[in-house]
Amino acid sequence: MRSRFKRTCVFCGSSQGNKTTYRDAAVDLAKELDGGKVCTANQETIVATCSNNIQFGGTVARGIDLVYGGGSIGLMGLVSQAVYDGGRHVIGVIPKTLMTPEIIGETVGEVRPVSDMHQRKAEMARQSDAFIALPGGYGTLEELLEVITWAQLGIHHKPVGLLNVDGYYNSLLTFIDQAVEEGFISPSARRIIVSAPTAQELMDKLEEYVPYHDRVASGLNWETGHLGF
Ligand SMILES: C/C(=C\CNc1ncnc2c1ncn2[C@@H]1O[C@H](COP(=O)(O)O)[C@@H](O)[C@H]1O)CO
Repeated sequence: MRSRFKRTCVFCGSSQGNKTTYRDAAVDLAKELDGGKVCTANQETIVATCSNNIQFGGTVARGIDLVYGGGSIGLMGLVSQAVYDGGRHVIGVIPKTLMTPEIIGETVGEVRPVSDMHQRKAEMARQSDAFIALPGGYGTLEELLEVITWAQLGIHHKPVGLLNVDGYYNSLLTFIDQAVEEGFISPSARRIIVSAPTAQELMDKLEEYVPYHDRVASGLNWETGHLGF
């Protein structure tokens, strides 16, 4: 199976959270992106295998590269290191102000410096074919809600996934369902968020996602040339 995504953007905590399940989920997601196997040796062989999208070890090589917020702190560091170790390309998009090892640690792969947090989100969105949020805090929520809002407005048509590790996002999903019941989110826009408890289920759902199209939003003409959508 060839993935329809070349690159996926992962939003996640700059902290690791208090449970090992969050750390495990970050590594599982990385394995799912790079091909189900994190390689520690004989990297050239495995990279070649991943690039050709050949099945090995009973898993499917999706061969998806990573875009993320850069650095090695928290879940961001775990997911980026594991994707990098799996032989996939990693792009870290970092505001110049945060680009010191004292703040974000070391970054694996390619670093794309940007001038501010707004440019960072635009660049992460431009470079990616899909978005996934792992558990995280304010930063993760802000990034997640922005790409959902952009999908609702027809600015992009890329899938947005929520990796609901150990029910971490249950209360957010309940709140969103309440917003639907109260008439603030339309039932069709509710479908923009694709959620699943495991990386494999989430990736399978994202591969099948049919883009949301709102009648009003479809007629809007966004000047998104700078976003490359
Ligand atoms: C300056 C401080 C910490 C540095 N923190 C960050 N480094 C890199 N990227 C960050 C940082 N904080 C937020 N981000 C972006 O938001 C997401 C993580 O935020 P969260 O609040 O931890 O969920 C992540 O996807 C990044 O793109 C001082 O504390």
